[in-house]
Amino acid sequence: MTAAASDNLGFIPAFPARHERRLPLLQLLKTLRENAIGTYTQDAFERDIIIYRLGFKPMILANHPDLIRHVMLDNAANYERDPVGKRLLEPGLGKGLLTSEGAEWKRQRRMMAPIFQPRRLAGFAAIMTDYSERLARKLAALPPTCHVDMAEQMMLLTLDVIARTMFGSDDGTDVSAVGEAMDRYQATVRPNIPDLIGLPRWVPRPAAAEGQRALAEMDAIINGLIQRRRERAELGNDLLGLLLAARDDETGAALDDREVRDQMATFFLAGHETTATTLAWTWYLLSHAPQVEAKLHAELDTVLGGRAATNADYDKLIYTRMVLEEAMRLYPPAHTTARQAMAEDRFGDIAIPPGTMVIISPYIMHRHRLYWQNPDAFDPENFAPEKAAQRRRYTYLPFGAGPRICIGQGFAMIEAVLILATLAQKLRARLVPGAKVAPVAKITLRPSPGLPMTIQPR
Ligand code: HEM
Repeated sequence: MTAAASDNLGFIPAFPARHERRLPLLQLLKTLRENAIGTYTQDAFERDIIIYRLGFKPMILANHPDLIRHVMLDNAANYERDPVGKRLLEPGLGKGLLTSEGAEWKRQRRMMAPIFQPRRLAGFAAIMTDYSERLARKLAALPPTCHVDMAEQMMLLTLDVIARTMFGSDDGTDVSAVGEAMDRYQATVRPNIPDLIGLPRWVPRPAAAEGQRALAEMDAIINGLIQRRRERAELGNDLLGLLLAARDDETGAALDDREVRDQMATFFLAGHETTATTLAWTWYLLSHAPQVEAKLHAELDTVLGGRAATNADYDKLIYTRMVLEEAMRLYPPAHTTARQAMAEDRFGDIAIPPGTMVIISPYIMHRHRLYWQNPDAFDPENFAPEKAAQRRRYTYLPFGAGPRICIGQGFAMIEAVLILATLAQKLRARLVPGAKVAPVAKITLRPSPGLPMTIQPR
């Protein structure tokens, strides 16, 4: 479906066609690898629980808030992160926070939590605005006819931010090379058909040679950074320093080099593309909704009045946040997550045998007919404080839920608000007329083939 405007519903941004019937297996597998959200049937957006099989795997599509709560919170101990996702990510992330389970995950989460406290995040805000100001100046100086890919710009910006927050205390090393290598590795990560249909582990899975090369490059730089930092008297206040200083409060143990490396790779992968796509979709949506944009500008003019945004402005930039939250509703960067039942379980009348995959799709939940009015329309008022307070829990899940909720949520929201505020204060971005943009679900939900825009200074 293409983007269209309607006076009654507001702007209806692009989304892939929904099928009447389930796709035949081969087409389903092909589409799953190319664009997971292009596989959905219309009834997935209308029914609350759908039970089916994919190859050898029993599956449940959980669109019921109580089932989501059951799997992600109340009985979370019985549900591990899905093995397809873990097998995809493990070659790059090792046993970091995203890919570990059980007691090992608990220990890591305990050690990481203090690093993401608001007090720490405040220290990173200056880096976020500093890089945004530089980009705003660069973009505002472009000739009005110049086409710029705002999706790529957002990716480069959040890459700079994560690199500086991670290794800011290191001068000299080209830390952006870590991000570039991670991006090249990520581009090779796609679900394997044997994994998708649940074939046993001894069935060979092809590994992308380019992905292996990119990983080796990334590891060489990260390991060098860790070694040099350990030799310094001061560990530093960036994420690397905080990771090296982290201690398990139960045992007093620190992370070893391999663990530090795995967490760094995890933060890179989990922490920049997600925020970048949130911002990219926001520019796309604003480009089609001048009234929303005018309201955003009014807030920025009142709160900031032309000065640079700081961490202290975050709580006052309420509409800025509403716009971003609505962008993540329509285009949740982490579009799908899944859990596998370890032991037999039940939800009401439904038996959940061990090995069942429970699919939880923020993309579907955020556009579900049972929980949203005009679900496909762009309307930041969905997140007006009084409306948000009435919303049923577990229907809006851009950061997940339960004990494995995104640890970087606070970081991401501060970053997205400060970047949007800084850039929107200085410029408008308009989609190039005739450009066709569609959401494509890879690791994150990206605008494809990119976001060609022109820039107007304001
Ligand atoms: C808009 C930006 C972001 C979005 C939408 C997002 C979304 C998510 C979601 C949905 C999960 C849970 C996945 C699941 O339950 O299977 C998650 C987990 C995680 N995220 Fe984020 N994330 C964002 C930014 C970040 C940032 C900035 C960082 C770090 C700097 C980060 C680090 C992580 C980590 C380490 C986990 C695993 C947590 C655990 O399993 O304990 N994320 N994220």
